[in-house]
Amino acid sequence: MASSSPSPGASLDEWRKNATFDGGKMRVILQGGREKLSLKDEIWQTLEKDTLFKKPNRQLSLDEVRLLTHQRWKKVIEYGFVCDPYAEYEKFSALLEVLEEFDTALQARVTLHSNVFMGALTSMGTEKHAKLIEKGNRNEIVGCFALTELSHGSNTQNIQTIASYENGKLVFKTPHIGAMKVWSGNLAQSATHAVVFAQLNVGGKCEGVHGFVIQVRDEKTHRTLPGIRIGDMGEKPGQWNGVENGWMIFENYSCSPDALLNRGCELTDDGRYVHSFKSDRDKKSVSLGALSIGRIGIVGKGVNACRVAATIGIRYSAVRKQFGPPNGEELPILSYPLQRRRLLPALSAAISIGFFQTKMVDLFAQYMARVLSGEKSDELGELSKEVHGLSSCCKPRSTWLGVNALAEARAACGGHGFLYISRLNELRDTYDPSQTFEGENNILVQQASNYLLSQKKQGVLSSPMGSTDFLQSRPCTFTGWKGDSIENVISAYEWLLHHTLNKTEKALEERKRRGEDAFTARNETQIDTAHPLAIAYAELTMIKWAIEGVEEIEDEKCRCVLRRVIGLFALSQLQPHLDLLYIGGYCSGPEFGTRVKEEQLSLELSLSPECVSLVDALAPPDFALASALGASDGRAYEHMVEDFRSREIDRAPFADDLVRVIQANKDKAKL
Ligand SMILES: Cc1cc2nc3c(=O)[nH]c(=O)nc-3n(C[C@H](O)[C@H](O)[C@H](O)COP(=O)(O)OP(=O)(O)OC[C@H]3O[C@@H](n4cnc5c(N)ncnc54)[C@H](O)[C@@H]3O)c2cc1C
Repeated sequence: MASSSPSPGASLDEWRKNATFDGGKMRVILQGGREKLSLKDEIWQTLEKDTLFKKPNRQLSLDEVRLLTHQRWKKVIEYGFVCDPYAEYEKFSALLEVLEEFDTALQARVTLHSNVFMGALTSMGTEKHAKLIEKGNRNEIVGCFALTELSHGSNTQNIQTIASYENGKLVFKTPHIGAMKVWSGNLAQSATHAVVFAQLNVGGKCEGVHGFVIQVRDEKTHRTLPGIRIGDMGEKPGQWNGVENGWMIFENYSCSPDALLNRGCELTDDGRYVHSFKSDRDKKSVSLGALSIGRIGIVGKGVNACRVAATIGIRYSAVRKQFGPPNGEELPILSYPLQRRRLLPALSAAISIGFFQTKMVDLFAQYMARVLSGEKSDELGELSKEVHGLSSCCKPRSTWLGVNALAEARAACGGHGFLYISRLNELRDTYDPSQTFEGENNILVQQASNYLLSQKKQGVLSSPMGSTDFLQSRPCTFTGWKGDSIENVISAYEWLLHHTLNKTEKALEERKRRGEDAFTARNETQIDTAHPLAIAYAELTMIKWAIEGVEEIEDEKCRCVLRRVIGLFALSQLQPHLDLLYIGGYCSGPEFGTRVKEEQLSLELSLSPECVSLVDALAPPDFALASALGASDGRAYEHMVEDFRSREIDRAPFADDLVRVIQANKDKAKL
């Protein structure tokens, strides 16, 4: 086979010629603006030149991958891309995006320290912890976050680790195996410090869950300190072997009371516990409020999962040909409506949730600045509730979409999608636990519906970020398709939100009237009403914020395509709610359901000539994507063959034994 023979697949460049917009302008828009894009490109170029960042084409052993992640982490710090994550926030967020797209394990290695550990320290600590914060910012310590225990994950208030204030010291104990800390990322091998959550015990009284910062390893010898046992959680799928998830047991580990993260509370020298929390709820929001930071970041993981699923799936489907009209040429599989249905919704989700996420991160940064300045206004209290409610449903929605998009893209790429060098299964496994950490998705969703129920009950019909303003609208049933798809979808969602909110409220009241306790009533009303309520709240906010972001775009051609992309996202999200819209009486007869389906199909068709150029604008560079099927040159077959040829086999290493077995079998048959 001559190496210069034409590629058997279709050409990606032919697809690119069909786009109606300028690819360079679109890339600037979808990568977060000119400044951010040039920061990202600068980091990409540095990493691409460094052989340490070349992707291996095989699965590494646990030890190999840990060492590689450690070396890459060290190199990222040496390059000095960012000196102060807080002062250089734009740069830091560009770095995190690049690392996320390059290797989730490396990104986790950085964020578990910089965002999760440092975020908890900064938001729950006081001036007592200022020196440690400085050390953390300079990477003189390595931090981890230890909340989850063997027998308690979602139910954080019932964790069992005990921190007792005894004779001027804090003493940590793991009373039984169920209380051992588990899953803490960075802990198993690297961490010198940990933010640990435990039940604070003072003078025999339990004061509830509090956060503490403790040293776990000696800074010079790196050995675990007396009273602490640490180990590894073992092998994990996807890129997670690069993350040192660890366990920790306390055997009367003793340290200074300054370990208490004492925002709002204090341990006095005479052995008492004092606090200024107004309520238990207030105490919880300080101790676990830090978790909202992580959740908003994890919305971005869902976005990235959709991005890579769309990139690999669409590029491969654009070049892969199967079947064709009678006597005609074989067609690229992307020409088939069924194939587009499997891939274009993921592209629309990557772009739409990306716009939503940009706005959410900006608003959250403003919120955090106000919290850290010590503001205590009622409006900030409302904002805090809204950040919590919205992040609690958007993190689940985004990560569910991302993981499903990768699974669908893998199958949409057929058998070759299953190859390691397609990377789709590895990426699916990599994003899989984003559905679980920083709050298991199904549990989080309940917090979003609780927030909406409580706002309605208190008659609070608007919110600082505007996400609950739908409560002011009068829900109208469908009277005919008007204007563009997005307007129709938004009207349907607003009706659906009122409907599910009222239904949940009534169902709860009815159950309580029948004598059910609040806990049981809440659980029993999840499936039919509270869960869809929270999901619809996430989706409507994503659609509204995405379209707002698109309307601000100056370039008309880009804006026009992106409106269609958001339209497709809106319609594809609404489709699964058609049953509730019909059952609840929003619409009757075929018009509404038929239009939703027809509009989605027509948008998928109209976006088909645009989609290759859209993924070009979203995709990371080839060396980071490292997918034979998803490379930007569209030479999927050549990349696969290059890998296959590197594995050419003349004779198996066990050939001698195999020959002997075959001969023995022949001899037996002769007998
Ligand atoms: C890769 C990875 C990294 C992690 N990193 C960290 C870390 O750095 N630090 C840390 O502290 N933790 C970490 N975690 C732990 C993570 O935060 C927990 O796994 C998560 O909070 C869920 O807790 P759980 O696993 O105990 O699940 P459980 O709480 O036991 O839930 C199990 C299942 O039961 C369901 N369920 C439970 N209660 C209800 C209910 N009332 N109604 C309906 N369904 C219910 C849940 O939806 C879930 O599907 C990590 C986990 C993973 C997988």
